[in-house]
Amino acid sequence: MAGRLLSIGECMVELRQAGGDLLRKGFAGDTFNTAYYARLFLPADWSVDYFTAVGTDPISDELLAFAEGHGVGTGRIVRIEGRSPGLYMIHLKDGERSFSYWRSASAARLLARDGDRLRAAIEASDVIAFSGITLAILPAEDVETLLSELRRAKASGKLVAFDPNIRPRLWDSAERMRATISDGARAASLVMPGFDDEVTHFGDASIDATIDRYRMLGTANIVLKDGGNGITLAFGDERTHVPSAKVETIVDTTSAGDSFNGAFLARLATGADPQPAARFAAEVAAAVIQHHGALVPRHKLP
Ligand SMILES: O=C(O)C(=O)C[C@H](O)[C@H](O)CO
Repeated sequence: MAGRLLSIGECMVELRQAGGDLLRKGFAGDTFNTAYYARLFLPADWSVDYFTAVGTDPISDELLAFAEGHGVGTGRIVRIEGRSPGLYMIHLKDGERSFSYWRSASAARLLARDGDRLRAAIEASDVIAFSGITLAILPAEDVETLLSELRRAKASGKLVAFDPNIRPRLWDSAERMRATISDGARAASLVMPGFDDEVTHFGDASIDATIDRYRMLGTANIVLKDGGNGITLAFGDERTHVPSAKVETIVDTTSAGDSFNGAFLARLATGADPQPAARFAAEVAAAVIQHHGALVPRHKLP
């Protein structure tokens, strides 16, 4: 059955090392990466749209062309005169990535300013994805605009998927970060956290503790990603474990969680059970981390 997926957040210009002093330019951002991978694995009768704000400058034009070139719709994207996309650089150390950001005045920070536009995009969609980064970049009043629309979507039975994707540097206080991430989970019907982050920032003592905490917030379904240790699925009353897929050499972990999310949502939205969907998504994520950058071409994936 045909459907529409909407992913909401920030896509940035991505810079990564290309040998010597050279940097290679790309475009990426957690929710954009999720849209990219969802598009790769959804059937053609599904549409995938990205919701963000960009500027009216040439790099914003390039960003839109890049998204369209990968089948990600840009018709809902807001354009804001005088702003530009944010920028980030990937640093690699033994395959593990860290990021530098130049994004504090990015256009995407204004993505939820126009509540009517946001509502129209959400109402037109069946599956909506957002993340803790989406929430982190918004002014407080716009967080509420976004979350109230997502709560409406959840109440109407849509699949609202939230990856907490915790980035402490994007928040001015740890307390506000935890409170807003929890509000994000309340607005979602599916939460897809990374266990490491949850231990570090919420102090969870075990997988069960993380699942119980999100359950208490009213999230029916949880997909807890724990890197090489696999995935725990909590759907309804059932908790099951799916092993991670085999990886020869980790090259760059950027987008491991995002690619998992995109592939998982693509399968779940088209009727797969959570277990096979997670098994497939784990294979995709395993392939992604054996290549550089956030967006790995289709022919290098399962
Ligand atoms: O930090 C962000 O906002 C990013 O989205 C950067 C990366 O693309 C993303 O986090 C990879 O998971």
